[in-house]
Amino acid sequence: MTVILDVNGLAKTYTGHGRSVEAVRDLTFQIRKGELVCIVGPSGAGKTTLLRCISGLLDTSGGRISLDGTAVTGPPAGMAVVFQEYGRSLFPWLTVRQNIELPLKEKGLGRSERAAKIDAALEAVGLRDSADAHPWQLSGGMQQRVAIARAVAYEPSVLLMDEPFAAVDAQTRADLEDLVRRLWHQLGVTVLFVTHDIDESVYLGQRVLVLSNRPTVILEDVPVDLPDERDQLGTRSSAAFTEIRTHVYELVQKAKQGHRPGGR
Ligand SMILES: Nc1ncnc2c1ncn2[C@@H]1O[C@H](COP(=O)(O)OP(=O)(O)OP(=O)(O)O)[C@@H](O)[C@H]1O
Repeated sequence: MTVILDVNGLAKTYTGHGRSVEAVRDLTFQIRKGELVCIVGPSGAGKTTLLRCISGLLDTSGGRISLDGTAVTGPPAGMAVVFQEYGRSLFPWLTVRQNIELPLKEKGLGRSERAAKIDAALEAVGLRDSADAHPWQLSGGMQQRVAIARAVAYEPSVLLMDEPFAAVDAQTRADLEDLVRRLWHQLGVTVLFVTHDIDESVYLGQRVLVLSNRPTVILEDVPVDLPDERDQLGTRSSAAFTEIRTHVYELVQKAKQGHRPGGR
């Protein structure tokens, strides 16, 4: 399968105010077209830094990132990002429909094409009846579904998600996880999903990249050999799931204790 996202020797050191923080060191991995890959790691490991570099929002200090063969030097056209803070990512003065429409306008799509994509995205996330509401009239989980609809309507080649469900309740979170898997199946989009929740990473992903503590490198690339059909009760209570989650849990514990691969 074609590599769509190539991160090679990525490094990022923050400098300023008389101090320097080496957040990411020599990070290398590839994501193939249509994959769903999760990233977990200890708090402060550099997960958000990594995603901000990939999305072109942050300058790197070394290495190369390319999307579809083109070097990322600023926000790439084919990428969409869903952040944790749905409240801050939607414009409160615009309706749900207008929020989803904005990036489609920037993409230069005509009115009828925009309308069709908005309707399909709202249908996919189950929010057809809320098209004309404003974000602040919706629950947190619904607002995050709007953010997801906006991202998928844009039809990105890669969808980045940075702890998107950290601020919603457990039941909504489970529903949103299933929504991501369903959309991923339906749309064939490539997804890179960052979470601090080990169970979530195993439930969602085809692979889990476990990060070391700072300065970040990949500790292990863990394949998730679970059936493609997943459900919250059956999958999570299966022996195979438990085995993988235990392995990832132990890796994250090792990462916290400062374990690094090959002395890097
Ligand atoms: N703007 C900045 N200036 C200086 N240091 C920063 C900046 N942003 C992040 N850092 C540092 O870089 C390291 C990685 O931060 P980052 O937010 O990427 O980690 P994270 O894995 O996303 O953390 P968490 O899981 O807690 O959200 C931390 O030590 C953090 O203090």
